[in-house]
Amino acid sequence: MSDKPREYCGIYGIYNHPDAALHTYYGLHALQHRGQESAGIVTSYFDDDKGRYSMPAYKDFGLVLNVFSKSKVFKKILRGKNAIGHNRYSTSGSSKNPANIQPFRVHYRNGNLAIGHNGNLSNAKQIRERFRKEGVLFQSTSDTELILHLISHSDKEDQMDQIMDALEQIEGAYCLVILTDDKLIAVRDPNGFRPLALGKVDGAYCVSSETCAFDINNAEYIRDVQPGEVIVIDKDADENNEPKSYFIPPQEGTGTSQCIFEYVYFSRPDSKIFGEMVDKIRRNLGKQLAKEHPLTDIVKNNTTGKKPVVISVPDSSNTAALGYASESNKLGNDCKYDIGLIRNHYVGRTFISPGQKSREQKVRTKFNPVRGVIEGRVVIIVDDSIVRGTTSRYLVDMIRECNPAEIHFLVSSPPIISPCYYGMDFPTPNELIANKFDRDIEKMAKEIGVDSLRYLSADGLVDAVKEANPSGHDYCTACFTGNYPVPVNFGVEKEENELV
Ligand SMILES: O=P(O)(O)OC[C@H]1O[C@H](OP(=O)(O)OP(=O)(O)O)[C@H](O)[C@@H]1O
Ligand SMILES: NC(=O)CC[C@H](N)C(=O)O
Ligand code: SF4
Ligand SMILES: [Mg+2]
Repeated sequence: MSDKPREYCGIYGIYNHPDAALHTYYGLHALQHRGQESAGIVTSYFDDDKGRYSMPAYKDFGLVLNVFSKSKVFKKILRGKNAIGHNRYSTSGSSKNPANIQPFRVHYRNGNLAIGHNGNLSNAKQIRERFRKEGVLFQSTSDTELILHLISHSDKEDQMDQIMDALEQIEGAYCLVILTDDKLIAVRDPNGFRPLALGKVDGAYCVSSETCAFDINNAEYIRDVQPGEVIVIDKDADENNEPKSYFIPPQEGTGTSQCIFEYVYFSRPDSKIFGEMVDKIRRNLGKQLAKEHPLTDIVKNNTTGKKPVVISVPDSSNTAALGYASESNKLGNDCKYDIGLIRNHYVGRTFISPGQKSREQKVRTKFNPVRGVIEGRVVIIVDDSIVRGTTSRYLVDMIRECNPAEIHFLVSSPPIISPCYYGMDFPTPNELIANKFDRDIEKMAKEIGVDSLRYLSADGLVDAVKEANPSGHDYCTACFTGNYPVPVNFGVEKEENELV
């Protein structure tokens, strides 16, 4: 497993729109935070000159802006009214292997087929082994490819039957966009681990990991794809103004387990996922933090003559910090919310840097403290999560140089103690700071260099999320609690199938 936590991928799809590829490009642009390793778009259309369906693809390593820097790609290559796109953050198969860049595109007995996947299959090892024995020649080292083999190996004749057949054999986390010659199919696994929403723009249906990709395209959010739902968008859907829905039967004994970490860190605050705005949930996490760890418990003897200053670690904890400050003031614990760290926007998410050295470098280049906000004050830093502790350690060093009176660190989620097998590539358990110090908060505070460190409780996290989003669905909290809602293959290595 790699040394840094990786986020989930971002997927987008659109059917029957004259600017399908361009819409997908903008969608991927809005979803860039979900994956920064590689990006790709596949389109489909009937080529009148050739008298057959065409399915062009364009993909490469890098950010969306760089991969699609030439406008002629849209005019000359990515033609057609249907498109799917993918931003990758590898969890299965090396990030450096070009064969793993999605969407995947193949040709089989029912025509052309392309797929974009967000998530991680927990039974990939078993499926790969089965196909290995059958003599399949693998094109990539990623779990996603296995879904294509399951479809093409199905003994069903009808393409939708083949797809349902394949979906019933995979386990774990998967949101999919599947493009055939005449359909766009959106899939969300029965546990609903990852978010997926259905929208409409200029009369064309679109799907996206997060609604921020609808906003950039001026698309209207219709609803979430339900856990276990398979939505088929085709000519019939356009004519009937209603796509057809199928459902994948849930695994026995499992309910829904939406990824709570999407709300904590991963998704954009301006997105609606799992039926609620991320911003609203994060504010509530900050409020819960203020109830669990009131300022009066943290700051015992403030001799500075000034209110404690609450600062966020931009960007992902901005709203949680706001929630903490406003609830504290409401509870009568005076504090001031301020911008104490300035972020360089040309440095991406540090979670998604490939190696530890480059992460440290990124933290230094990413943030600069605002001396006037910090000097002589009691500083309360609010961040959404601590994984290895790289960000917090370097930040605290930088903040200390501005001579604050005290530094306290609050985290709007519990300590991360277990790896994720559902689409987030965390470091190995012994690299997680909580495990390194046997979950001893005082030792961790010392390592980070703060006067105190406090985390939100696991119950508090779930309660605060459910209070802000009373949808009735449950959440996965495995990385915080070690309770895995779907059985996993412990010890599977991300790069175990690589050739070199
Ligand atoms: O303990 P660590 O291993 O350093 O990881 C934790 C940090 O990484 C994340 O931010 P990131 O920079 O990835 O994204 P952001 O800019 O969206 O906050 C998270 O919000 C923490 O700040
Ligand atoms: N983060 C993800 O959703 C990754 C999708 C897929 N498992 C891959 O590694 O390419
Ligand atoms: S283990 Fe954590 S990151 Fe993975 S799906 Fe569960 S809550 Fe999300
Ligand atoms: Mg952060």
